[in-house]
Amino acid sequence: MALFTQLKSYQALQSHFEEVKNEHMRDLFAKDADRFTKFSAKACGIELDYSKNRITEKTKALLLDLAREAKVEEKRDGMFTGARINTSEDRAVLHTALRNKSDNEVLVDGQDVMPEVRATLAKMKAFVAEVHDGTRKGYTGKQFTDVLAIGIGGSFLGPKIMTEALKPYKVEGLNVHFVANVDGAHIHDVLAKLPVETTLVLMSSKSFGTQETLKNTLTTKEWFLNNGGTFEDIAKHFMCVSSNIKAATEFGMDEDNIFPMWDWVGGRYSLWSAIGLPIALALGFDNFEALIDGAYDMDQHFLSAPLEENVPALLGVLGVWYINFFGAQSHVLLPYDHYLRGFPAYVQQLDMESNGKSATPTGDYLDYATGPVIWGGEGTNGQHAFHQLIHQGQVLIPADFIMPIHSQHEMSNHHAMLASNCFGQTQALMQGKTVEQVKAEFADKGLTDAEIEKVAPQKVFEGNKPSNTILMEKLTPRALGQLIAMYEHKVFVQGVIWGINSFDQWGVELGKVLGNDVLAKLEDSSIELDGDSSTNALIERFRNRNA
Ligand SMILES: O=P(O)(O)OC[C@H]1O[C@](O)(CO)[C@@H](O)[C@@H]1O
Repeated sequence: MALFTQLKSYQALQSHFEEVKNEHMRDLFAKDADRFTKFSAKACGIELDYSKNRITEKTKALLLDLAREAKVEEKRDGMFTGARINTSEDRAVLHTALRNKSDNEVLVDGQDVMPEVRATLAKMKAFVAEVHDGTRKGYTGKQFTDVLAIGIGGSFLGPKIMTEALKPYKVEGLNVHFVANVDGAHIHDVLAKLPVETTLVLMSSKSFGTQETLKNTLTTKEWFLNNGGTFEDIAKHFMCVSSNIKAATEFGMDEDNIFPMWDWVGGRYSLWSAIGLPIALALGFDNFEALIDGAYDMDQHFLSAPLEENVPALLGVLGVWYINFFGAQSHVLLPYDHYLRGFPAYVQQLDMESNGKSATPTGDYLDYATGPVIWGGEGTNGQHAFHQLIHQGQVLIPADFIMPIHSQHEMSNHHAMLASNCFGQTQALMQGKTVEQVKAEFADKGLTDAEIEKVAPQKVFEGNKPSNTILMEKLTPRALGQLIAMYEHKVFVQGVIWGINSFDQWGVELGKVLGNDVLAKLEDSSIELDGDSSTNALIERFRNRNA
């Protein structure tokens, strides 16, 4: 497969870029009253306005040529049908099977995975019901009041952020707490407020080998045993989700208390599996199912909509346009919704762990940029903090504004004010403010020419800053499922165009190995310090911390 920069459509885009790079969106809007209609699309409940991008109809056509030449459609179909597209780990990539609502089989090595998926969902449903109705009790016979969910990365961010995003749907009487970091401060603070007798511990680790998760689980087990629980009671309180059943049982998990997952589900794509149990416990199984239904809606759109109207594909190619032609290095997510405040961190892992790559699966090093830095925060808070740089800084930062049309809580005109800020920001970023406008304003105020010359450049907004506006009716579980799957597929489209494997994460391994080596040296002063002078000095400093 040719590298992305060797594709014919890439060359065509490069010449086109030279033609249009200085076009201002202000002029594009002025020239074409239909610009919004031409550059907006709908996918199930999601509405995308991508008219405030630095594109013309020709740009869009060329970008979609690129997607076609990179075989986005064929590879998409391959992913949904179980092709082993995670080549470095020789695995299929089937998070979409977890939300498959059709009767179609999904085959991996000739074996339909759907019966296992459905059986696990049924086991989850029964488990959630038993916890909620009190059939499943703690060791003293009391109903569970709290769940401690332990996991990290993909086994944490999805459950935590989606539970937070859907807070208005929370079931009464059961509080779900999350711990990820190996920093003892976190587990310390959480355990301090939990009642041993009525706390259910749910450990999530696909590999069952992640240092942080194992340590936090062991610490919780000690806390349980030191505060009234006995070894015999552990089976009543400790559950886990893992694809490594052997390691889980060796660790002491009761086999009945293990919820399976599979090697064809990547960690950052796993919230639809039993990894989503904390969501189902916090919000009820029906709401968890609605989340899955939403993802299925988006899967169907991604599979069937022509690329011209395909929301994940459009978002994907727009990202490529800015990263590889305009040189953008980051992409900001701006949810105008307090409950979605954690969403940028979720997409950060999804995108950066997937597309932060520098070689192709066939061993070629890339000579072009891939995944951007994903960051962001809730609006309007960011407007009073980092938006300054997006408006007037020297770097181009494409933005996604995410806004539910209806609030969870209609309180006087709060929501209209929120929406006005969201839409107003996209407008300001697009149109900017010219030096002539600034000068005219100052002249009206009676400033001298010399004063105006000095101040005007500081008040100019160049504008022409691209943004997508992503709307949904309301932040329901189903709408959230659609939104998450939209970003999953956007990341997929970009990975295909860049010719990389979006489903492995070898870049996290070296740090783990060296971290283990350092831990041994921190805990045993007799081990020789044979590393670089900086790392040696840091270890020495820690070894001597009580001296
Ligand atoms: O679920 P596990 O196996 O504990 O892994 C946790 C996370 O660690 C990572 O492998 C990165 O270190 C993620 O991809 C994964 O979601």
